[in-house]
Amino acid sequence: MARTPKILILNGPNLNLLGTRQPSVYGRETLGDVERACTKTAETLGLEVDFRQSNREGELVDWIQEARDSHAGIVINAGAYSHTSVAILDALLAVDLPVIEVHLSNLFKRETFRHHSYISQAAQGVICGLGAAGYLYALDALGRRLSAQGEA
Ligand SMILES: O=C(O)[C@]1(O)C[C@H](CCCOc2ccccc2)[C@@H](O)[C@H](O)C1
Repeated sequence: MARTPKILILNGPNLNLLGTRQPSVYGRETLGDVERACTKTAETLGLEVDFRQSNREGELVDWIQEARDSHAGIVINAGAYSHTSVAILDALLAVDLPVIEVHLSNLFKRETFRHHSYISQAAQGVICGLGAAGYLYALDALGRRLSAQGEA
């Protein structure tokens, strides 16, 4: 029996504060709400989710490296590290898994320093400005890709 493909969903710094501050920018859903929605959507797609958050760049790098042999794809909202971290980019490039980058806010309506993401160079696609739904669209995109490859 083929195992259910597992998708690693990574959240970077301060996303643990989601729903508590800046609702006009990031919405009112908590990270727990996002996780529950991802789990529910993954079930309909024949996927499992492994949903994590860290404020530490090195922990995110470790999790990406460890996913190489255990996960079928990565959805990542690296938070502010999106705009600074070559280390996370290098880890994503090294594991050779399909990656979808997600941002809750529309980066291009915000400060210019948010308009560039290092992560995008490792991503098949980037979803931003659609709030928590962006995570669900990312799961759908990975599910479609894995189905096309006969892996889901
Ligand atoms: O729009 C996104 O998802 C971001 O990745 C969120 C990051 C910020 C995550 C912090 O989220 C908070 C949520 C509530 C209260 C404070 C921060 C920001 O640095 C990126 O430029 C865009």
